[in-house]
Amino acid sequence: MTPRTALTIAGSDSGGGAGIQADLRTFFANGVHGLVALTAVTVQNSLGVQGFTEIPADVVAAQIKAVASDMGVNAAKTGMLATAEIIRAVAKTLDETSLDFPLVVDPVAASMTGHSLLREDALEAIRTELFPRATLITPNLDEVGLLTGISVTDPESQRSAAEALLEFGSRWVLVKGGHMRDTAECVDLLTDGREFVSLSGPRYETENTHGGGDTLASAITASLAKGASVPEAVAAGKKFIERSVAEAYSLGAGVGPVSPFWVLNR
Ligand SMILES: Nc1ncnc2c1ncn2[C@@H]1O[C@H](COP(=O)(O)OP(=O)(O)O)[C@@H](O)[C@H]1O
Ligand SMILES: Cc1ncc(COP(=O)(O)OP(=O)(O)O)c(N)n1
Repeated sequence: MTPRTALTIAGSDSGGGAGIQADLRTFFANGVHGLVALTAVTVQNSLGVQGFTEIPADVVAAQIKAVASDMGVNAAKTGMLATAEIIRAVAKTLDETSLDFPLVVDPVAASMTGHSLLREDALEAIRTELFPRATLITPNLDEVGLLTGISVTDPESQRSAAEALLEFGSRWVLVKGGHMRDTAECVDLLTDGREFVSLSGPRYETENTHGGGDTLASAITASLAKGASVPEAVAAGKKFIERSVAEAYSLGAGVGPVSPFWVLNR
């Protein structure tokens, strides 16, 4: 049987923990066929990002058109988009394909080691060009701060931030709580402005969370590709990332990746 398809528009991580590498293995683990529009090649390992080169915007657009016109896209996600020019090209191409698929926008601004993954002005372009086209956006707390100026420290400020982010035009917002490190639970807040869903799970004692945001957004995208509603897809994504953090492993001298390998034994 032909599986459903999910498209990732994102950068490559030479260390294999985040970016398209995380997206493709998560799509595979969730039973969907992964399609790729590569935006940048990063040079990175467990210690951080040493640099990146972006792919020309017209080549990013051509990759999207090639797969959308021939194979069809059931859902898509964006990760590292590198430049405002690429972001504008992605937005224009998504409009031109006129396919009605759910779009998850993970507004990746920097690696967890603090290295910027966006050129100047690109985060603003994500906000204006992609958020209004997004079914769901999935910022972490650093990205929430950059986008809204709100410092999330508790459930009240998490809710205020989610409401502020909705003003940027996406249908749903998921404010991830992984960075609220002094809480015993990891609580992500999902809302469309009417419904507020707190997704809570254990906080595992590990430094190895590289690729966590990509893995969560990809698992959600895979479920959307299979026809789940946004609340169903986010609940399934949260279960997937929880297990992947629980089984994260050390690799290299720095931060290791979350692990999707548990799916092989389920
Ligand atoms: N130590 C942890 N234990 C369990 N879940 C975690 C842990 N750290 C992060 N998560 C979960 O992983 C996902 C990504 O979280 P977060 O760290 O907030 O984003 P990002 O990886 O984009 O910086 C969220 O669902 C969050 O709740
Ligand atoms: C190529 C590439 N894309 C994205 C990231 C960031 O990964 P993410 O899962 O958001 O978060 P961290 O693992 O950096 O917390 C990356 N490093 N490289």
